[in-house]
Amino acid sequence: MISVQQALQFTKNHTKTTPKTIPLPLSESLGFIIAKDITSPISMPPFRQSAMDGYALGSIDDMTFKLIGEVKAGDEKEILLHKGEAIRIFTGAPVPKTAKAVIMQEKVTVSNITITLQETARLHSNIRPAGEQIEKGDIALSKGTEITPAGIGYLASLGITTITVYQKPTIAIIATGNELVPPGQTLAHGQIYESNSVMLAATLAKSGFTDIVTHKVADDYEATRQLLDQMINTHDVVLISGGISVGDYDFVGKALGALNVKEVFYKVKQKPGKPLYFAKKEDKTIFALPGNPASSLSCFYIYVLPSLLKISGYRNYELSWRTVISDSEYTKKGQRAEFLKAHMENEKVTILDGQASSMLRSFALANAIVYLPEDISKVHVGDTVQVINLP
Ligand SMILES: Nc1nc2c(c(=O)[nH]1)N[C@H]1C(S)=C(S)[C@@H](COP(=O)(O)OP(=O)(O)OC[C@H]3O[C@@H](n4cnc5c(N)ncnc54)[C@H](O)[C@@H]3O)O[C@H]1N2
Ligand code: MOO
Repeated sequence: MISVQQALQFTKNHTKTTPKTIPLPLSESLGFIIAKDITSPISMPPFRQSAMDGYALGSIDDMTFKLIGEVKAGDEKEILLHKGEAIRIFTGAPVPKTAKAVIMQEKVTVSNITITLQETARLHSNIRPAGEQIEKGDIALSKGTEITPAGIGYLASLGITTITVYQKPTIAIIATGNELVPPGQTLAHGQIYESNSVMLAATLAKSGFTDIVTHKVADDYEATRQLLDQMINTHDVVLISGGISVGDYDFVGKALGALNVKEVFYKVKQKPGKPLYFAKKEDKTIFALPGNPASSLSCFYIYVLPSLLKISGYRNYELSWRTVISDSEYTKKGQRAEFLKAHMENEKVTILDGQASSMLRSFALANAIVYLPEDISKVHVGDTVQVINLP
């Protein structure tokens, strides 16, 4: 059995960023990673622009000016300004080439067609030079940058409509187990509702992975092998829930072995999620997540999500640990490292009741996971602990 640190390292080392890139409409690119430097097709601003509502001045060594016209945002006209002349101008309007400064209207007294400044104007004040933000042909955003809402706004301001991004992986979720029935049906004795697939699909969607199919398979070796074969051939990532432990009806490991996948690791010294299995088949990635619901979700956050982010081109795909103060006591029972459902508030973390790997109630209330390494057996109120925030 390997340690959590080894499992994280193996997962990272065996995950590569996809070579597949696609053009995407800018409006659909939120959360994708830029795969090719984006150069700006224009200078921004494209022209000398007024930053204030006020007056553009033909000189800066005068205090009184004659008003000779007006330019508002969107106007194309170019007015020639001489010494002692000014025009009315508005925020965003093109500043005449001959203007030396713009003064805001609050600093001016107006009388008919004459304005008097209350203070002297500084050269080029309140004028945004053309290309102040970016020059035409310069790199607007470079390869590896995540597209944020601000990024979409910025690229749209440059007139860009399509960008090249890394393709997000296609993902198959497979829930295994004879006992599982879809919510909505009546349970017979011995049956439970299948909840892992909708849970995994929801957390995937929340992190921007939407190209997902979901299948269910009974505890049957041949059916499991066939479905896994088909899903590995048709998807970039396969997430299996359940059937990976040592029971007589746990067929996932055996089926994957028969499909010649390359096992990277099986079993991690952690709770929950001990029987986690990670494998590769060429460029395909396979995680078999332990079926206990909290084990599946915990392994998803700790191992699967960073791997999916790395595949998708994210630079900062690794877990971001923080050290915070615990306001709970907790005693670890075994030797394994533990991931505990927790709630962070005001920079303090509460370890929630109900940590069993079969329970989701605490997870449903959690916004963080506390990590207790193998060598820590007790947490006291006021101790510092390592935490990740849930996405
Ligand atoms: N003899 C041993 N038994 C077990 C060991 C062990 O080391 N030796 N490990 C235990 C641990 S730890 C875990 S975790 C589980 C993992 O088992 P599997 O991955 O094979 O999962 P299943 O047996 O299929 O299911 C476990 C549990 O979770 C429920 N389940 C499964 N799938 C779903 C689903 N899609 N939705 C809701 N609930 C699901 C299932 O009914 C079981 O109750 O093995 C221990 N056993
Ligand atoms: O690894 Mo299991 O999740 O302890 O129940």
